[in-house]
Amino acid sequence: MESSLEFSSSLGSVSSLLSRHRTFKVLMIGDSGVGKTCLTHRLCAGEFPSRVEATIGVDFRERTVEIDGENIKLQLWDTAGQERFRKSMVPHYYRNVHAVLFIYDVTCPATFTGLSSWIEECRQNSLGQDIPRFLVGNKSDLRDPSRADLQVNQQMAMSFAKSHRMGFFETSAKMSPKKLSKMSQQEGEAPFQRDLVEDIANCAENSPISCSRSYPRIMFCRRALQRVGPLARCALQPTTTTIPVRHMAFGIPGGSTNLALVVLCGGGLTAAAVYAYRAVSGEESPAKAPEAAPEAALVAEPAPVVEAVPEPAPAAAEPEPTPEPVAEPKVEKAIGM
Ligand SMILES: Nc1nc2c(ncn2[C@@H]2O[C@H](COP(=O)(O)OP(=O)(O)OP(=O)(O)O)[C@@H](O)[C@H]2O)c(=O)[nH]1
Repeated sequence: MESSLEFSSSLGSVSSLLSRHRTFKVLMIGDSGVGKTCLTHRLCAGEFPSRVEATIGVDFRERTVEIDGENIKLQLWDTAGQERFRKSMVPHYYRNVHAVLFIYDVTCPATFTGLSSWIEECRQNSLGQDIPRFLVGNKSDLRDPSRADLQVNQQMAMSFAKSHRMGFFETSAKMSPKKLSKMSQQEGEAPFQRDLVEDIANCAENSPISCSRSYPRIMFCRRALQRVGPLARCALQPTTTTIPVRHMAFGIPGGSTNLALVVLCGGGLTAAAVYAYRAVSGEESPAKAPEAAPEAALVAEPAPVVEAVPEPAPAAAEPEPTPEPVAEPKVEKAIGM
């Protein structure tokens, strides 16, 4: 089957041939207000946006990372959390997706309990069990130990992730890597979170989650994470001179402080990207799960890749006029890598 990672540029000059990148689609879903837009902005622009508005339909942002010497384009689909802004777009979200991030707000338990409806939406849209999924708790900068009862418990979130075969990360789109670094020295906050991440790696190493195929090894095992480390580090190169992103988690040499970005793109996106890259490159041949989970039985055969996806357009059969077709997706280009 032809790779679903398509070439992003289409034209025939030598220079355009050289600059072609294969595209990897990462879907971000979660309740309205959990910070999907801010997370994608942090990843692609290297900063917390000064102003955000509710997403209508979908916004696209891109970041290029180098994997095994090849530049891969991560195309982040920042979807609308509000039902009225999603409607007819939903099938386009899930078409040919390579990884899904489920986002919730650690200070808003309702967004955590709401995850079940997002999982159900995935099921209804036949998301294959072999598509990497990650659970991301955002806004960790707002965690207040004195109000733990009003926040999403990390252990609970970790169990949830495990039971749904997801990687789990907690992060903050707002907190700068510099500040996180300071906090880790002063308050021990970041080390706690780092330990948590390592716990996941350890736990998975000792008792591997019985996921299908080999990508869980990439996601969970410490050794594999170390392998992914340099790639993640590459993804974390400062996108502006004011953001010194140089720290890594997961026991990767270099220390750990930048949870804001590391947990998201280092742990999540990059691992998923590596997996997807290898899958379409033939190293990890896409195949159905040998041992399907109970819920997997209800899901249609995973369709790892068919064709790439940069331009969603509502199906002809869908008369619904709003939201407008995203004929020309708004893409915020990543600042150079
Ligand atoms: N303190 C803090 N605030 C955040 C963080 N991430 C997002 N926010 C705030 O949360 C609000 C919602 O953020 P968005 O990124 O628009 O949320 P969204 O999930 O994209 O929302 P929809 O587009 O409606 O689906 C904004 O006021 C952000 O400033 C974070 O990590 N920390």
